[in-house]
Amino acid sequence: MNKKSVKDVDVKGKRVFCRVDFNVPMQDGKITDETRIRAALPTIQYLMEQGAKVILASHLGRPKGKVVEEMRLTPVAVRLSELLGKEVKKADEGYGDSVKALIDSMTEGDVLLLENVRFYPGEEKNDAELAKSLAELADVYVNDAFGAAHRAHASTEGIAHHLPAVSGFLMQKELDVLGKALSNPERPFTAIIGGAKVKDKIGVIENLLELVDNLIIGGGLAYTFVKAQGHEIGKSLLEEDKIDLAKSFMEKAKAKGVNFYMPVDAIVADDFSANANTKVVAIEEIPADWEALDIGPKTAEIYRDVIQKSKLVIWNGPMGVFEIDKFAGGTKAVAQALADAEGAYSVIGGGDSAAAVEKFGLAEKMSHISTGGGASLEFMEGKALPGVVALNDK
Ligand SMILES: Nc1ncnc2c1ncn2[C@@H]1O[C@H](COP(=O)(O)OP(=O)(O)OP(=O)(O)O)[C@@H](O)[C@H]1O
Ligand SMILES: O=C(O)[C@H](O)COP(=O)(O)O
Repeated sequence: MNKKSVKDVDVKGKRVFCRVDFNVPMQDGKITDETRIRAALPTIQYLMEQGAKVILASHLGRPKGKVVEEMRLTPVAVRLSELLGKEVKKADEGYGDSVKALIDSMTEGDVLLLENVRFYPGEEKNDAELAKSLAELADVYVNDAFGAAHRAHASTEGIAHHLPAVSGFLMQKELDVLGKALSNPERPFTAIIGGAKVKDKIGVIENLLELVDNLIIGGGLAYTFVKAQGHEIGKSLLEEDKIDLAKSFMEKAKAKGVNFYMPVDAIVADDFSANANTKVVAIEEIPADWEALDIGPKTAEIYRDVIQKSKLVIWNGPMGVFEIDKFAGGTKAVAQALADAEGAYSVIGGGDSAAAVEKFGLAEKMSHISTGGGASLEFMEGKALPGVVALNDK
């Protein structure tokens, strides 16, 4: 990477503002997945060891510029203290005099977690005043929030213009893995794209069609492609206005010699629920009153075969409604195929696919699970990430 890292700056005795992505799922005030907290530890521990005063900032959820009590970062500070084996102080605000007073009382190696930065309307607007106020708290800026790097916000972008600005270890690792995969892929290179909507995956399909040998389509978005092939899809998800685009993707794949894999069968249900009646049907036989909620077993077998023969696989988006056990089989089969493909480097593009891999207990078997959902998707679209662009060049 051509951006400076924490190793390129002297942080001893300095106040270091470190933007992390502690946007973790919570239920009833309890953290339900702490992956993102653990992923930030190497940078935090390094800064502590180097004698920095570590000031952590993050968003949590989408409070829309207002204080939302359930979105305070207090539970994160508690868990982080346990993981670091040292008390992490928690500020009740994100900047200002009260925060400055807390920072003044810090000694080398101390860690302070600021309040949810999205409690301030200026954050998402990348307000210049807020960026300046945040910068006033510190001497150095470290961005380790890969998951938020696609957002040009005050704490991810604006602040970087006021301080020496470098990347953290997590940020570096994510960019290195994803960057190498896309710029110099081992072949055969396979991309698996699933999830709910074609609309959300246009950019990534377009970009990957230029790079991959195999493109596998699944999830709700597959049925717009099935419709584009001329089949009826009953009540399955359909984006009418994307049918022509789906056709053009299939034509482009053909022209480029990319193998384009679509479901050949599906699990259909008479209701979108755990109690629905279900059956397996061939893709051209989806009944009018039923909806396809997962890929079928024949499809899973074909996809498994392609995955097994690949050297590099990138996966974004589930193959079906994996949150409901009845429709989780296709996503599980793909996860298992990746886990079993010993010769393949497997990259899971965050978000729901990462959650699925965790749910099936296969996370350890993957080569890299990104901590960024939207960020990894935008990276795979070939877009520049504002939080990275703003950092100092080497
Ligand atoms: N056949 C289907 N019909 C309806 N919904 C589906 C189908 N297959 C998958 N889904 C749903 O799609 C959702 C995931 O798609 P979405 O595009 O939101 O996530 P993603 O691709 O993993 O992106 P992100 O990284 O942002 O989480 C899941 O909630 C899943 O239940
Ligand atoms: O969860 C994520 O993908 C990141 O934390 C970014 O969150 P956002 O989509 O609310 O900006």
